[in-house]
Amino acid sequence: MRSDPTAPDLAFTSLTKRFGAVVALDDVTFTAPPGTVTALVGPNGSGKTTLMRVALGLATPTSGQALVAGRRYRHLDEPLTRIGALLDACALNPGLTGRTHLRWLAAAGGVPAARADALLEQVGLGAAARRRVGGWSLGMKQRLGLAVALLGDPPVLMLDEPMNGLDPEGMAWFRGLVRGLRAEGRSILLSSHLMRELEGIADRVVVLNRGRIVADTSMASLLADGPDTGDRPGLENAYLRLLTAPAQVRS
Ligand SMILES: Nc1ncnc2c1ncn2[C@@H]1O[C@H](COP(=O)(O)OP(=O)(O)OP(=O)(O)O)[C@@H](O)[C@H]1O
Repeated sequence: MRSDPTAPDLAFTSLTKRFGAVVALDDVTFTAPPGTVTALVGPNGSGKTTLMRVALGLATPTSGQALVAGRRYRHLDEPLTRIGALLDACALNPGLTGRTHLRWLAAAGGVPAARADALLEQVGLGAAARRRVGGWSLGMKQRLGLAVALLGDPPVLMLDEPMNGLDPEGMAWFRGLVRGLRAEGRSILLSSHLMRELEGIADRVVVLNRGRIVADTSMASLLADGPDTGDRPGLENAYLRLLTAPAQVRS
């Protein structure tokens, strides 16, 4: 089935997901615009990973929908070329080398092995690529996960806590990578608890609390409302206030 070229790249509409009595997502509606880094933030258990899993067809919505280029994930033709995701960098076979892992996924998705090799260089794993991933650090696994997400050169990227485990140099590298991907017009949805880092790379912020959206607004407006207090980043101040705010913030 062909995708709808006029549809938003990534859109969530009235999305609700229950696990028994637990309401993981409650009537969530927002889009991740192109050429924009959208930060997805919220307390532990607020539904961020569940939202991404639904978008990838790994969890079925109770009601509402998550659409990629106007289609449910499982109805996409060539999904690797539509959306790339990093959900759990440690979900790897420890006995495989990074190169074998990435080449295998490339072959499965019809992507040339040469692209997999080029991506390993791009994410800084050229020297480690022939070593087994079982011995890799978390930061190295995150870099491999980013290479996987980029395999199909997709216009949408969904990254769940991609900065965990990156060293300061890795963090600076990641910022540059994300800015480059944004400049290419991609829609990037990125979850993290690292407020200071998000301030430096995100344009928009979606805040989830107990599965509900409490804010979907620009980083600039949040920072204008919650200035840096020295001990705490402005985004963290604004975020903490939003968790107890009486009304949803949308702009
Ligand atoms: N497969 C599942 N079965 C039952 N409950 C689940 C399942 N997956 C998620 N949940 C529940 O859904 C809620 C949202 O979890 P989710 O992992 O999406 O939160 P999160 O915002 O990603 O949290 P964190 O910041 O800790 O990663 C939690 O209450 C969680 O326990």
